[in-house]
Amino acid sequence: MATTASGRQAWRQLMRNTSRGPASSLSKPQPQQQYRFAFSRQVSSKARVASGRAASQPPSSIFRQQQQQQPFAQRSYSSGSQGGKNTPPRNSQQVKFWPFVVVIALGSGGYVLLVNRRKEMPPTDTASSGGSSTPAFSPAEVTVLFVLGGPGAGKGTQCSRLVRDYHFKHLSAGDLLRAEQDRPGSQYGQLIRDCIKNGEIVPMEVTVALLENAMRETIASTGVRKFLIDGFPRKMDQALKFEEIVCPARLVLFYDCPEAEMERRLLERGKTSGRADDNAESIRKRFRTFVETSMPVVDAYDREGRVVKVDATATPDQVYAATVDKLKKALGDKL
Ligand SMILES: Nc1ncnc2c1ncn2[C@@H]1O[C@H](COP(=O)(O)OP(=O)(O)OP(=O)(O)O)[C@@H](O)[C@H]1O
Ligand SMILES: O=c1ccn([C@@H]2O[C@H](COP(=O)(O)O)[C@@H](O)[C@H]2O)c(=O)[nH]1
Repeated sequence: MATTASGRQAWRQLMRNTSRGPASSLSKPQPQQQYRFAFSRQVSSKARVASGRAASQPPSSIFRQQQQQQPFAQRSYSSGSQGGKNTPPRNSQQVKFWPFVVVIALGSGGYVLLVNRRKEMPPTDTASSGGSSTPAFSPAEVTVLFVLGGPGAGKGTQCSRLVRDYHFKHLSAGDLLRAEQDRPGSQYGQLIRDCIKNGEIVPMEVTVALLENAMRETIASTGVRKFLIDGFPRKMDQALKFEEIVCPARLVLFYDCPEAEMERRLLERGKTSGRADDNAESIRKRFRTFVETSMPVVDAYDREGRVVKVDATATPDQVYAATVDKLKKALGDKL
């Protein structure tokens, strides 16, 4: 994976801050630099999904241009010092050496500092919790079901019932993001607000950290180790990162519903939900993101035989009966 050292450092810093903070929230405000990092990591993860293209690519054309331009710059720079006819001849005794000594001393000092800082860093390519890239939770001890489906397919409705009957912990990625958005002092508040309104996906670092924190908090406070992760992963990079550093998912519970029905449900819900994205314009954008970005995630899991698909068009009771029936077959006593 094409990951820069500063990128890894920023990821670790984010995780350190989040795991120190209150449960299910990203704790103290971060410097602006890390805000930018969220995006650069996203790009590098995309690059990984595209078979690590970035690592093998030559420098960008802009970089090459800079390299080519250097000799010209040097020539025009030196042309002035070669002197016109009015330039007095250079006296070698006027050449001062102390600036060179200062530059060399500063350079060496900087290098030593850099080397020492590098030694203090934990090993590279670790993400969460400062360990290796081994997931934080083993699938033998923790059961994770991803719950996916289009906006308004009924994921939350079905999760509530599974919690009631089968003692899962329901973690809605959307709810965690909305809580983080409203948390005073969150540096991600505005970013999350904009993404939600436009139906876009919040950079994965934020969402994965919120979910991991919420899982840790749940296990510590209740001992529950069965999780329904609702509305996540919505993008391939989220799926890869979560399974790499948090926990491999047992399966994806996918609620299949036509857009017209989902739109009807969301517009109805919008009359009372108070959600900034339950309006016609945001719904349209959410549908587009779902088709273009989230369905490929479902398809990828499907190719691995990890999807349990349920028709979500019937009444909530009927959908629930189908859900339980299929989950029993897939999970046995893990349900
Ligand atoms: N099977 C169903 N038939 C009719 N209405 C339903 C059904 N399931 C859920 N609803 C209603 O549709 C709306 C959306 O349901 P829900 O909030 O569960 O969907 P969701 O998939 O979690 O949505 P989102 O992705 O936006 O969070 C709610 O008002 C809910 O009461
Ligand atoms: O992993 C996620 C999950 C959600 N979002 C953003 O939140 C909204 C609302 O999600 P719901 O599941 O409908 O509550 C979604 O449209 C995204 O903007 C996200 O970015 N990443």
